[in-house]
Order: sequence, then C-alpha cells, then structure tokens
Amino acid sequence: MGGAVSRTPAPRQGRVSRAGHRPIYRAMPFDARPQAPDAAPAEARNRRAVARWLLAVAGLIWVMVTLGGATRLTGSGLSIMEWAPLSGALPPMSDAEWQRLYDLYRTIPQYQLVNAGFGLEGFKGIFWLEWSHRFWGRLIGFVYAGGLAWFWLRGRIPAGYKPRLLLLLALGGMQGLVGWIMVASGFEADRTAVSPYRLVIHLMLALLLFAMVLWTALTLLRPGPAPAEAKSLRASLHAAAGLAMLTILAGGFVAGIRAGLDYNTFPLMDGRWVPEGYWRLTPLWQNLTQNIAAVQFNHRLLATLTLAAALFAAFRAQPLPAGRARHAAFALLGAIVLQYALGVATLLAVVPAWLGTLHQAVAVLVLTAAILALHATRRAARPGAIA
Ligand code: HEM
Repeated sequence: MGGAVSRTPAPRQGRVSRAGHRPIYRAMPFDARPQAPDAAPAEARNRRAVARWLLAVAGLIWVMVTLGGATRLTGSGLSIMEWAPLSGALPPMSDAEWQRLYDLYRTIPQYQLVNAGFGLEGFKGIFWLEWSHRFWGRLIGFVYAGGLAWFWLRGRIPAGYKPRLLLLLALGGMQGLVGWIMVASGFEADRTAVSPYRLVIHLMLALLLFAMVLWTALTLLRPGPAPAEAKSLRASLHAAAGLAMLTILAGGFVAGIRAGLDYNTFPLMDGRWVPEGYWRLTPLWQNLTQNIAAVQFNHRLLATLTLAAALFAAFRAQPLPAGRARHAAFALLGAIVLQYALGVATLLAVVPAWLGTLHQAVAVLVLTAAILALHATRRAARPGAIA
C-alpha cells in the first residue's frame, strides 16, 4: 500500500509515505491536513523554550561578571554611594544631581587617599562603569523575573522546575544585596577598596548563579543520564572541573588583596619556587586569604594542577568515540590553556585593566566548560529529582 492516502484522521506527526519519503498529508485536501505536522509535543517545546531563555540569562550574567571585573580594575566600584534599586536606574539628569553625587563621593577615604582633586570630570569617568554594572544587574532581574512570569502564566514551565526557578530568582535578588554590602565595606574609615572576603563572596555567588542557570538549561535540553561510554571519563573530568573551581576561588583572593601587583615573574616568585614568607601570618589560616605571597602561590599551584588534570582527561578522552563527554574534555582543556596563558600574561604585565578583565571573563568560559563536562558525564537522577 505504498503511498496510499489514509481515510482515518490525519496523523499528528508527519508520517512519511514509503514511496519518495513525502509526508502523506501532501496528497490530502488542505482542510484534512494536520495543523502543525512537525510540531514536537508541547512538553518538549516548553523545555526548549525555557532552556533558551535560561541560556540568554546565563549570557547576560557572563557580561555582568566581565563588567564587574572592569569596574573593580578601574577603581570605579565605590563611585555610587547610594543603594536605590529603583530610582538609581536613571543616571544623574542635571548638573546639581552630578554635583550632589560627587560631593558624597568626596567624603570617603578612597577620594581623599587615591583620587583627591580629580574633579567632576574625573568622577564622571569612574561613575559610568559602576552605573553600567548596576544597570546590567537590573536588566538581568527584569529579563529573569519577566521571563519567569511569562512562562508561569502560560503554564509552560515543565513539571518540577518551579521551585528551582524560584530559588534562582531569590539567589539573584540576594546577589544584588551582597553587591551592595560589598560596596558599603569600601566606605569604612582608612579603606580605599572593598573587603576581599565580601568581594570573593560576591564573585562566587555570581558564578554559582551562572552555573545553576546553565545546568538547569542543559538538563532541560538533555534530560536523563549520560550514555554509558561517558562513564570512563567521569572521574578525570570531575577532578579537572573541581580543581578549576578551586582555582577560580583562589583567583578571587588574588584579585581581592591585589596580589597580582607583586611577584611579577613566572614561574619563579622572587627567584624561588615557593616564595619566602609563605607562612608569615598567624593564625596560619590567614595566609590562605591575606598573605600576598601565599595567595598568589596557591593560585598558580591550583591553576597548574587544573591544567595537568585537564590534560589527563583529554588524554583519556582521545581514543573514545565522538560524543558529548569527549567534546567536553577537549573544550575544558582548551579553555584552561587559554586562561592559564592569560593569567601569566596578566601577571607579567602587572595587571593592566583590560587584561585583568579578560582573565575574569575567560574564568567564566572555564566554568562553562567545567559545567558542560560535569553534565556530559552525569549519573541518573535520584528518584524524585527532576530530570
Ligand atoms: C585554570 C587557570 C586559571 C583560572 C581558572 C583563573 C581564574 C582566576 C579568577 C577567577 C580570578 C579572579 C578574577 C579576576 O581575574 O580578577 C583570577 C585572578 C588572577 N589570576 Fe588567575 N586563573 C588561572 C590561572 C592563572 C595563572 C596561571 C596566573 C599566573 C601565573 C594567574 C594570575 C592571576 C592574577 C594576577 C589575578 C589577579 C588579577 C586582578 O587583580 O584582577 N591566573 N584568576
């Protein structure tokens, strides 16, 4: 019966005739054709649409992290001394408003110790980056909350995802607040920069949000566990991804205490493999966060271990058939090699703003590759967990 036209109701999915592979509805009268012959089931369409929206949000977070790096590296972060989530969306509209904000800025130690006398024009120069950073944060909030409401009201959020999407909304709001608490620490007496601990918390929360948004999008697009052949790469990719995340954390402290302005040689630090004074501070744990020599050494060491682990994972992936896990192993190695080279260049050039900003942006690329690797080798979801 090749090519015969069925008289039963039109099929929902475009069935194909055996002769010539043409969909059988071509031969039907127009009215009898299915409305959307190639439409995937609604659930799959919803998963894809929500995933695309989340990927767009992840892209916006990436830009936000990059803007944050540029704001910090140009010393712009303390220029807006007010926390006004709604009214602050508009920049100053009059000379009087500019003067008011400048006068406020002139009361803090950073102005007196670093920027004294740089004038209203100098102030405007540092104002715009901080304003753009905050504006972008509002944009992310708008796109996320607006998208969530849109999908929710249309009943298009896939089953089980509502609590997670609400959690991401709460974390995003918290990130705005943490950002302000961080900025406020820079106004304290004798301070010309923000607290390194608060800076690291702000950076890590941004990256956690990014990772969760990306992971959720990937899970929507590819539910279910990784194929069996990915299993042999799981341990080595997990090690490389875990080390990459530790290196990122350590990098936050390098940035926080400006440890990149010292020991600008590589691979040796002041002519030694392990710098003198590694354990200078007591209690000893303080060396991990406050001792320039130790903080920079730890970042280099972790970066090198990450590179070695990524090389090992790629080596193990090489003989495997092409697949997501294999691609992820090579992508992770590529991102880490690039970031390692950028880190060395940033250090040797004594942290120019553009290179430091690039190093911060590419850290998000490393994280993206790490998340892809973890997702490509994930186990079956626990019973009751969403897939
Ligand atoms: C896996 C490789 C690496 C990762 C994932 C990584 C990640 C990071 C991150 C997240 C930061 C904080 C954000 C920022 O850039 O300000 C940072 C800062 C920094 N990293 Fe790395 N890094 C890596 C390798 C290296 C290497 C090999 C060096 C040099 C030997 C290096 C030198 C620096 C310096 C100097 C800073 C401070 C930059 C600043 O003050 O803005 N990094 N890194």
